[in-house]
Amino acid sequence: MLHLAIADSELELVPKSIVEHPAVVNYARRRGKKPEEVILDSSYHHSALRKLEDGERRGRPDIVHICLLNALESIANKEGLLRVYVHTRNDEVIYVKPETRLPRNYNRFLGLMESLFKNRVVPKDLELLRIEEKTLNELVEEIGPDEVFVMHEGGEFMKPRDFGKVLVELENPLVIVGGFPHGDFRSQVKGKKVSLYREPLMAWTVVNEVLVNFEASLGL
Ligand SMILES: C[S@@+](CC[C@H](N)C(=O)[O-])C[C@H]1O[C@@H](n2cnc3c(N)ncnc32)[C@H](O)[C@@H]1O
Repeated sequence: MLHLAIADSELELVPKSIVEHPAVVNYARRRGKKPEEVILDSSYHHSALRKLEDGERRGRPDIVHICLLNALESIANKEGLLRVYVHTRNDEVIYVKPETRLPRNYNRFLGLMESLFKNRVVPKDLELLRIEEKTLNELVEEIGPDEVFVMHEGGEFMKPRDFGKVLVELENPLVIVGGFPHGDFRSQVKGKKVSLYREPLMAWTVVNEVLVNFEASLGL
C-alpha cells in the first residue's frame, strides 16, 4: 500500500483577524455564508491576505483540489493500492476514503470543504471525508510506514522511473508532497528528501509522477 500525504496544505477557514475585511464580507454574502465559515482563497481574498502572516502563500485550496482529483482518479487508487491524506497548515488531517468521488467543479469543492470544517465528517452517513486535529508527525506515526520520502526540489535527485521502482520494493511507503505554492515545509518532517526534477514542480505534477511511475513499476 502506498500512502500519499499532501502536507502543510494551504487549506483553512478565513482566519478571525480578517473576517471583517470587506473582501471577505462581500464574498461570504454573495455565497450566502457567514464570513467565518468560508474557506480562505487567494483568488477572492487577495487584499485581505496582505494583512496576514505568510499571506503570499496562504489560501490555496485549488492545490488540494487538483492533487486529490489526480490521486483519487489514479489507477493505483482504483486498484486499492493507495491511501491519501491532506495535512493543513493548522495541523489538521483530512482522511479521504479511496471510493470518494470529489466534485470536479471548484466551487462545489469549496462548498464540500466548508461543510467538512463545520461538521468534521461528510457526508454524515458514509463519512467519505473526516477531519481531525493532528500534526504531520502524528500522522506519520499513525501510518507507521516502512520508509518516508519527502518530495523536495533540494533533495537527492532520482529519475521518476527509478523512484517508482524504489516504492514498489517497500510494503508501506509514505510519500509527502507539499500542498503549498511557495517556500518550504513549515512542519519538521523526517524522511528521505527526493527530487524528481532539476527545477521546482507544481504539487499536482509531483503527485502524478509518483503515482504513474509507481503503477508502471507494478506493471499496471
Ligand atoms: C510548488 S512546490 C512548493 C514550492 C517550491 N518550493 C517553490 O518555491 O517553488 C510544491 C511541492 O511539490 C514538491 N516538489 C516541487 N518541486 C519538486 C521537485 N523538483 N522534485 C520533487 N518534489 C518537488 C515538493 O513536495 C513541494 O513542497
